[in-house]
Amino acid sequence: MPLDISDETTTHDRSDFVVVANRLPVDLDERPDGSTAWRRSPGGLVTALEPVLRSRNGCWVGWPGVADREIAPFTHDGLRIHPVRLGETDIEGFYEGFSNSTLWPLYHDVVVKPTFDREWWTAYRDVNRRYAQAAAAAAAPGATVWVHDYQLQLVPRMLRELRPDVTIGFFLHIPFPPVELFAQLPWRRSVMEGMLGADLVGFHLPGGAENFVVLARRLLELETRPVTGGGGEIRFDGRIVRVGAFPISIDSADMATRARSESVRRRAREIREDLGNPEQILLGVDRLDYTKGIDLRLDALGELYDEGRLDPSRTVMVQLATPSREQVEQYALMRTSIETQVGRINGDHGQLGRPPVHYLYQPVARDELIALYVAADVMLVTPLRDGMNLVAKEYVACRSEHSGALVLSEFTGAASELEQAYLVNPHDLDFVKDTIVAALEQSPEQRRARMAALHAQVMANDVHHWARTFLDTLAVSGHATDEPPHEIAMDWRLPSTGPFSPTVSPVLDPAGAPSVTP
Ligand SMILES: O=P(O)(O)OC[C@H]1O[C@H](O[C@H]2O[C@H](CO)[C@@H](O)[C@H](O)[C@H]2O)[C@H](O)[C@@H](O)[C@@H]1O
Ligand SMILES: Nc1ccn([C@@H]2O[C@H](COP(=O)(O)OP(=O)(O)O)[C@@H](O)[C@H]2O)c(=O)n1
Repeated sequence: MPLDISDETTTHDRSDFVVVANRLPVDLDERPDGSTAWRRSPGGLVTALEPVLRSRNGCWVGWPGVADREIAPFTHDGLRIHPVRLGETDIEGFYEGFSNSTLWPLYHDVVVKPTFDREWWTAYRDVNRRYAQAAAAAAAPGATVWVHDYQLQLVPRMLRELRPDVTIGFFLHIPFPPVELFAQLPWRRSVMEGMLGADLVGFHLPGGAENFVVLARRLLELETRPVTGGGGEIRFDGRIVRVGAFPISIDSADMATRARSESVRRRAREIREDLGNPEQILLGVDRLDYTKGIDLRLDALGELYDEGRLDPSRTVMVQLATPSREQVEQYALMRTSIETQVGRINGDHGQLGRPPVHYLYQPVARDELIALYVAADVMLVTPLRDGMNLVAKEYVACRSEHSGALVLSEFTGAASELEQAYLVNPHDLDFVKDTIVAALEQSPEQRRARMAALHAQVMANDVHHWARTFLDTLAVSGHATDEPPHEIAMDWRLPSTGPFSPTVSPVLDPAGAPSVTP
């Protein structure tokens, strides 16, 4: 039933622009002495959306990262925040369960086996409803509400029922899987219908958008049509839902400016000294997640030291691992396995006070992270599957002088744009090893040429461009079906030649059409 928005108690502090995401941009840090403080939340979604929200003066609806805290709306560092309360059982069923033990592995190519649990599904549905209610309460009449990511796929439809007056965008930050994988989900129809509550459904890459349109046609038997330049339109529930690809990015200019600052440069020099002035520094920066391929890059490094192809006294590695989803079993197992690998490499190849792998399992301050990007000669980004991977773009943005090299997995969204990186198949260990050596040994001219092209790409395609293209498209989406669907050229479509955009499967399409593209 639509919410009565004339209600006195719900009309205060409403916004014309509302971001809804599982997490707030800040987590509540509850310290052992009982004091609390807000600190930056982990992950690329927050990195990307924080500058967008800041520039558009909207509000952010999300979870403060701790259980059972009823927190009234407040302003933090200039951002308007509407916390959503989650209890312990919500966190177990909705966040650790359905979001991160069902959807996350299913959408990331079943790198680990997804669990299909009916109670988790119920929790997911209930918590999605709570987010929809919070968004409905935060949105001004006629507002634009932008819902984010796999944790909240049911929110668009629920929100539309509550607030038919608002314009709703949905963006998925992780890969959208091919038909064969998505079809495993017992609640696949409800999830599709939930997302179709939006006026515009966005993905990082065209492959994800195409998978979604194929599913709408195949699974829900909806009428679909391609849109000139990429993406498509789906007729659903008396409306036209627009679908497209919008590769996310970072605040590139801000990153480049911070990286050029004297304090960051000085810190980068100190880091090199602290590491014993090695000739070359390799760097990995990830949430500790089994999708990120941290184990694979350590395998490659270990073998390169074992074989004498790298000298541990001259080439060292720094691996930052941000703690993530620690209550989920697979994450705990991955941590143990990575720490065993680090211990093995350091045991075999270290000297007193000189371990070849410097491993930190802790959050790191932003300027310290940027100083590490500046210090690193080669950045290793080797996920098995990753929606985008903003770390790769951040490293590139920090290389205004066009030094450094990026080794990048073909299975990241970023690989579709960063074609001048050293692209690798992370499953091909020998190729990863050869590529690391090639990146270390490249001539300064090769290094400069590749990095110049990468840097230009990242500087020209920043997060503000991403937000603008999505929101501009949203503004012309969402028309009723009695209006004739109009052809709009979407010039933001990526070339289809990107290394490995999410797989598009032709197999299940009854009409025999391989995708929505004519
Ligand atoms: O909130 P968490 O469970 O701690 O996880 C952190 C975030 O991880 C995921 O990030 C994704 O978004 C990035 C930006 O689009 C993208 O570059 C990356 O490839 C994705 O994995 C997740 O999608 C977010 O919802 C989480 O907040
Ligand atoms: N110690 C760290 C490590 C990463 N990060 C940030 O976390 C984000 C990771 O985003 P991403 O897109 O590469 O991957 P996800 O963690 O979102 O899957 C980047 O913006 C990093 O700068 C951080 O702030 N501090």
